[in-house]
Amino acid sequence: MPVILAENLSKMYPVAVKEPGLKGTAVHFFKRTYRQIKAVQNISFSIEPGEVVGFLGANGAGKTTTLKMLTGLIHPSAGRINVAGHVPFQRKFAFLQKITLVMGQKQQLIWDLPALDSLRINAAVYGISDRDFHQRVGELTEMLSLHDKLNQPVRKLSLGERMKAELLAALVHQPHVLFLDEPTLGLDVNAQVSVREFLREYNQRYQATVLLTSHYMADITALCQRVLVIHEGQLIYDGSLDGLVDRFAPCREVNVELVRPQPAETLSLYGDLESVDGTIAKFLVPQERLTRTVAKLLSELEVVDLSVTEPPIEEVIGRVLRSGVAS
Ligand SMILES: Nc1ncnc2c1ncn2[C@@H]1O[C@H](COP(=O)(O)OP(=O)(O)OP(=O)(O)O)[C@@H](O)[C@H]1O
Repeated sequence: MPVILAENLSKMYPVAVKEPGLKGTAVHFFKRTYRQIKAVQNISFSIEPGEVVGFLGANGAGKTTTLKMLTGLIHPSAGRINVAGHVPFQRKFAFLQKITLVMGQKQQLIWDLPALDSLRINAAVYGISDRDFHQRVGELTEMLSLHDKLNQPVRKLSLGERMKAELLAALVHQPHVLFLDEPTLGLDVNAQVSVREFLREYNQRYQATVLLTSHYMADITALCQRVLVIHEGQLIYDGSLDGLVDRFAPCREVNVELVRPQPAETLSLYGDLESVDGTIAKFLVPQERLTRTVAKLLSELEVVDLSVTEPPIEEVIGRVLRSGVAS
């Protein structure tokens, strides 16, 4: 049974339209007109317990709006949502105990206090006993390598340490469903890796379900087997990362090193010739013709070396996000 279910979910934001100038301001004051921004349009998906799903989309595609609807911060304009057996917008305590939302660009820890004080506030809000609090904070501190850091004022922590402390604060009530909006935003490579490793371990240890947005593809490739891609409010892909490459990048790159150089016209007979540099040629070959093309190259030309590469996932996703090419 899915732990996150969204059916025909939409969100429109009314935005007041104002003409420029004094006259526009006066008209706007007495008679407001609105236009509707379709931030999310009729999207449906379901996520099973324990899945880690990447939620991808360009700036303004509708990711944060969707996460806000799934966590009950805003009401959908249309559609149905069920998360962990609850309707999010009702914001029942039993629902809030099961979920967490971490936004990389927002912080919940109090700047001038040690993180531990903020954690104690969270424990009181969620009604966590002293015993559970110490046990959970101890375990998470260990997993996040945050020893000694929780007693320092938050403002004295590095960005990476602060993000880890934010995660700790968001997880102290042991939620089953994690909504993570850019959890590695602005972190250096090492801090990104340790947050990623922590999330992987947390998912495995507690079978938590994770829906994660990130502009760092390494987060997605390291953590998610499945991705949802949203473009201009519409869901254009729901499936595996490998499937995304197959669907949106149907060609493979074939690199050949020949014994002696060949004219470009001869090489073009084997596929789309991307480049030739002396004895080294690069072709783009549709996947369905790959085996035949490689066999032909090996039998008809004198080949020193041949390799086939998939386009990098970052490149494929970048292309999908820019163009929103649907299947
Ligand atoms: N409160 C709001 N009022 C009006 N329009 C909004 C509001 N919040 C978001 N939008 C608009 O809705 C669309 C989707 O925004 P959203 O923040 O969900 O995108 P996003 O995919 O999270 O983008 P980013 O990666 O830049 O955070 C955008 O066009 C945005 O300008």
